[in-house]
Amino acid sequence: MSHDLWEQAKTLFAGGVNSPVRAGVKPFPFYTKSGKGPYLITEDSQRLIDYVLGYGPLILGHAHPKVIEAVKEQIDEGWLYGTPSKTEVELAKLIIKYVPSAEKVRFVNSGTEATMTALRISRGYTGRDKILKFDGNYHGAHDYVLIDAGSAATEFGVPFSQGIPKEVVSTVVICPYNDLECSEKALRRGDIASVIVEPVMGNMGVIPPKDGFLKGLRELTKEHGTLLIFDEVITGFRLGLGGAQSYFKVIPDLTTLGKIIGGGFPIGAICGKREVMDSLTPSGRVFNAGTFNANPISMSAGIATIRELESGNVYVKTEKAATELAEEIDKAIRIPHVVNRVYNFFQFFLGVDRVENAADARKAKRELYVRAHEKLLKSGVFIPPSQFEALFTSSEHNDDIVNESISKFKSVLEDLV
Ligand SMILES: Cc1ncc(COP(=O)(O)O)c(C=O)c1O
Ligand SMILES: N[C@H](C=O)CCC(=O)O
Repeated sequence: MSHDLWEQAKTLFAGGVNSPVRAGVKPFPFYTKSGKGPYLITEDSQRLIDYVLGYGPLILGHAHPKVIEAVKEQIDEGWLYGTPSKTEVELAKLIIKYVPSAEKVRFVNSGTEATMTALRISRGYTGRDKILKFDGNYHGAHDYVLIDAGSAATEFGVPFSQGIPKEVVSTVVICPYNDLECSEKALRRGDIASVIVEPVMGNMGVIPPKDGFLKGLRELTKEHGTLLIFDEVITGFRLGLGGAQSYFKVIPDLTTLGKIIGGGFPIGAICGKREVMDSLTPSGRVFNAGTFNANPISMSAGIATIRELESGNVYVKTEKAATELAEEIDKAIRIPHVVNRVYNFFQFFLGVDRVENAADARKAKRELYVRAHEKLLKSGVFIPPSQFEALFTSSEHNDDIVNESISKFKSVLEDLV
């Protein structure tokens, strides 16, 4: 039972968990026994409709047969070679085919490693030390980006983590999201190696870029010899095969990917212009390496996932599900609120009337959100336990699942005061 496991976990792990957001489920986290399609099945035999989907990777839902088949086939052939394998060539070709900025790729094992490496490439390539990031954007859990970070860093009150050397802090410039004026002022100094941005902020809830924000960043970075990095760990292959850069028609110099490209197995990738990517060892002098880089299991799961996405049906289904849910949630809530949706992911904010940046998101009534989360969980729907995460849909969220969810959302949200 979940309660027994939680009692043991508290003695084994800091805060009882291995990634802090998971401790947000109250009074204690449920433990998952299995996942199938749109559902999680808990150790207490509760069946939950899942809108967390592993925090985004599972766009095909849990345990998709095509991914199972690909991974099983690969396991039979061995799973770690310490040499290149054809799976990495195939997945890189798919990424280069669909992601407009991608001419070369380096596979790593998490979004964190991807952004850490992309920032290092930008410093090596430009010979500059500073980077610009945006308040509330979350780029993983390494030193350069745990300053004004969203996601669990904000949820647990440490947007600025302890343990970051002040020398590192002095190289990070922060601007509000959607604020081009601040970015322009910072870039004018001519000492910024790269601007890293979530093209849709998905780690303070969901916050879309304002019209012209991404294009403005593209123009400013070009003008000032700064690289533009799109962190597409969430949006890559979610907003369509070409991710946010195709969706918004703005092409960065470097892109970081993760989540969906590994089909739910650990992965990260940096891709971008040939000349910039060639800064990496062994062709260049910016170091990156990894025992598990391009491991054949993650590669195979990623290939199987992208192959499923190629027909476009998954995008039609996920957008329909997210649109219907977001619209019905919007209608059901009777207090001031905002529902921010971009294509197939969204979040709702209570007690506020606009959310355009992290400061706006922090004003939302989080205690009401948490109450909604708890009541939904009791009724069989799992949404993120934190205001500062996103609800995702998968191809398994069909009309029946969406309609069942809507009636549950309605009965919870209509009563919130
Ligand atoms: C936009 C973004 N970048 C980077 C990361 C870090 O990825 P990972 O958790 O795989 O290290 C995440 C999520 O965690 C993310 O949402
Ligand atoms: N917001 C994070 C990534 O997108 C959630 C994952 C985690 O913190 O465990």
